[in-house]
Amino acid sequence: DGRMPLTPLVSWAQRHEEIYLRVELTDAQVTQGHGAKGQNEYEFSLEFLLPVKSEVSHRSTQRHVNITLQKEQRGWWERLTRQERKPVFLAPDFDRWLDESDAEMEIREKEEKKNKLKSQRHEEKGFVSLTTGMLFVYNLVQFLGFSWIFVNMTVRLFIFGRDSLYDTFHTISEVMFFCQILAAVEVLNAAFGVVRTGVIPTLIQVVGRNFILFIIFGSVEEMHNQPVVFFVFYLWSAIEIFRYPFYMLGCFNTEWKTLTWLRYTIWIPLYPLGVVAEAVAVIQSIPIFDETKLFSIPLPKAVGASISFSYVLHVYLVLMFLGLFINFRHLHKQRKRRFRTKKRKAN
Ligand SMILES: CCCCCCCCCCCCC[C@@H](O)CC(=O)SCCNC(=O)CCNC(=O)[C@H](O)C(C)(C)COP(=O)(O)OP(=O)(O)OC[C@H]1O[C@@H](n2cnc3c(N)ncnc32)[C@H](O)[C@@H]1OP(=O)(O)O
Repeated sequence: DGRMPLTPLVSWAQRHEEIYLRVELTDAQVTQGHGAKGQNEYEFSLEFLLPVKSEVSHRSTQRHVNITLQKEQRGWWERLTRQERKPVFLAPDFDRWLDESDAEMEIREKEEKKNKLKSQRHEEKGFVSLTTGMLFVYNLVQFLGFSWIFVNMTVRLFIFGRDSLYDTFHTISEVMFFCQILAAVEVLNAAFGVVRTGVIPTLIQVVGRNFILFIIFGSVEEMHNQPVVFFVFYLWSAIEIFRYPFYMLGCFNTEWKTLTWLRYTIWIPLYPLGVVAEAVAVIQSIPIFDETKLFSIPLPKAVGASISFSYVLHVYLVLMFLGLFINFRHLHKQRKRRFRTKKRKAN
């Protein structure tokens, strides 16, 4: 309409690396906007004191246009424009205004914040890697222990045949004691959320095995030479030589598909077989506990007798099959979760 463009009010502030300009225009559209003199075309030009980079970022709000420019060289400018006299449309932006020392303080604060955050992340990372490292060592020790048990039993079976079934306890029990005491760590891992698993299934597994190992086998000498010891130990170690290396790889976020498949599949026949072997051991030990009165609970003298530990064993037999049911369901869930996520990842 032939009208001359008007000059908007511009306020400015600086930091060591940036220049901020705030143009007082409401509802600005490119160069058009509603300024102090209403809807018009506005323009302004400034000759900066020192060079700035060509990339400019701007953001329009309902009341202003905010422009940010990057100084070519980091530093503090004594004024914005080349000419000493300040243009009339230019004023300091008091909302953002800082003098040089305040700006330096701001930088220092920002850096301190950044460093704090960095060291926090570092500490967290350090903690995670320490936990992973400890888990890895734990799994490695268990893997070595159970591999030794499995290989030793297999070699002895080949060399001595059926005879090897009768002295399993004497040759293997010490390493088995060590591995199974150490397995209590798994309950702690589950309880403190170190690994993604439930406490109950882990507790059932660890308490169940240690009951057989220390009470049924360990405390009854007559059980030491029973072939059932061979079957129980063989079944326990057969799963662990796959489970622990699977966890070891997991500590490095890697996997070997065959190993994953074995870890989540061979428990299907081994778990019920293991529970059956353990049940056989419990049943075999019942007459021995009755005879020796070991762990029997004494009753008051007036009643005269004592309650045989075999009653506890009868209850335990029921608990075993309850435990089998809970853990079978848990392992089935873990298997489905593992293979479902993998399939989804592959898609
Ligand atoms: C309350 C007390 C009551 C007592 C009652 C007694 C009842 C007695 C019942 C006794 C039955 C026991 C019979 C048993 O002794 C017989 C046998 O063992 S026979 C041999 C076959 N056995 C098996 O196959 C079982 C082996 N054991 C297990 O699988 C575990 O112990 C079990 C707790 C059962 C299941 O393991 P979990 O829940 O941990 O499943 P996942 O392997 O899928 O792991 C889940 C995620 O956690 C990560 N994880 C777990 N452990 C570790 C580790 N040590 N290091 C690193 N990472 C670990 C794993 O990678 C999974 O993570 P993600 O999902 O991210 O991959």
